[in-house]
Amino acid sequence: MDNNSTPQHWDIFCAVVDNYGDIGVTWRLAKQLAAEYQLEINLWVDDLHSFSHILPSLNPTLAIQSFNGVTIKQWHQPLVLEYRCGAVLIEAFACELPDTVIDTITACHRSSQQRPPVWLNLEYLSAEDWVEGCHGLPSLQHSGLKKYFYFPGFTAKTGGLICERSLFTQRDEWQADPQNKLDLFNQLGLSGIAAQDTVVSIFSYETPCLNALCKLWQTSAQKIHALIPLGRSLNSLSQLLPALANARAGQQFELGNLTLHILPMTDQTGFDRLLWSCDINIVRGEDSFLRAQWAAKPFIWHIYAQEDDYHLIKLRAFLQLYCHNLPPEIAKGYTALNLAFNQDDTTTLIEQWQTLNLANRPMMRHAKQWPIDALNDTDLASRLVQFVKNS
Ligand SMILES: Cc1cn([C@H]2C[C@H](O)[C@@H](COP(=O)(O)OP(=O)(O)O[C@H]3O[C@@H](C)[C@H](O)[C@@H](O)[C@H]3O)O2)c(=O)[nH]c1=O
Repeated sequence: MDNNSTPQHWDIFCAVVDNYGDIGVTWRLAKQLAAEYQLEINLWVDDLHSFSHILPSLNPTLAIQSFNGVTIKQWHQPLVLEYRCGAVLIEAFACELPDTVIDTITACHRSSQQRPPVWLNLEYLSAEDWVEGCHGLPSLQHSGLKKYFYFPGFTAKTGGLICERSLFTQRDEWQADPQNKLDLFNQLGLSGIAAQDTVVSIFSYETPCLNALCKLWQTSAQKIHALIPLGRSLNSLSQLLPALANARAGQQFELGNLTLHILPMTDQTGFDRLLWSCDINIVRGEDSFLRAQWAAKPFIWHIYAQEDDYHLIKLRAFLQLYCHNLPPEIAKGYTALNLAFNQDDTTTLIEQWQTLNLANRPMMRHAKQWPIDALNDTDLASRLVQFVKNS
């Protein structure tokens, strides 16, 4: 085989199931692989409209366009644009690849002219123990091709966590100067936030817990600002304030000592900065959950609900890992708080919120150390590049 003619590009296929998590994760990975490994990346996405919420400069009517060194291509079943075998084919979250893609890689496999791509299924992140045993396993297809299961994870034996090389340096520089957060709040059009006020970001699914927390914050001794990007969290707050049902970005509402600020959605860099700038973050899903950890601030995780409450098993597995180095009383309270939030248990949630004070010193210290421990020296992209080399 002539190595010079071996295609070097990587293809990542993403199907947007609902929400922004699938595209959020694949977009981060694509950007990082292009920027840090100079790889030629095609990110194939079926729903450009959803994608444009987290990449506002994307044009949802264009089938091919380029941002951050990544070529974004729209795909449908059947595939309209041409697919050529590259060095790697990533099927994100078991999305069903177009038949043409399977036919093309099968033809590569059968020909002596070209090597088929290393074919991987990028799985969802979980802190459960079994992940170590399944990461990297091949599955033999009818065609004779192998598809590998690539599992992100929190331990050295998993596929790692998405984290850009200079992210922690950028975050530390940002957080070292309190003026950065005030400037960001100004840019977002948020008024009335003083340096000493408590600021909480809320990016969750629907839950009565938001209502309960906002009621509590209304009567808090100090000023609290809740920053809420347009989206599902607002559905849960219209009971507290009916005007929120039709809220627009830029509006703000005063309720006692609580101010609710409605934000536009921004790109991922803007979202990261928002998390770095708040005292506490309420996040959800898979990607914002990880970014809240990288923000080195206390957070509540509203996990994506799964059938038979399987998500609670995933939540407990993470909490066990996250709380391992926390003082036992704080670990107990933090676990109870997160479980209560995810089970709509408003009474326990409020009790734990009041007892724990999420911004306590050990919790803050832990939030700062955790990202370093969780990464286990290497991030997902570097482990992935190595995995491909070894395959
Ligand atoms: C609020 C906001 C979010 N974002 C990004 C951050 C993330 O990349 C993305 C949100 O993704 P997540 O936090 O993962 O939550 P999500 O609920 O949107 O996505 C979910 O989709 C399901 C199908 C998955 O199974 C879940 O695990 C989860 O990933 O949106 C912005 O870029 N700008 C914004 O202003």
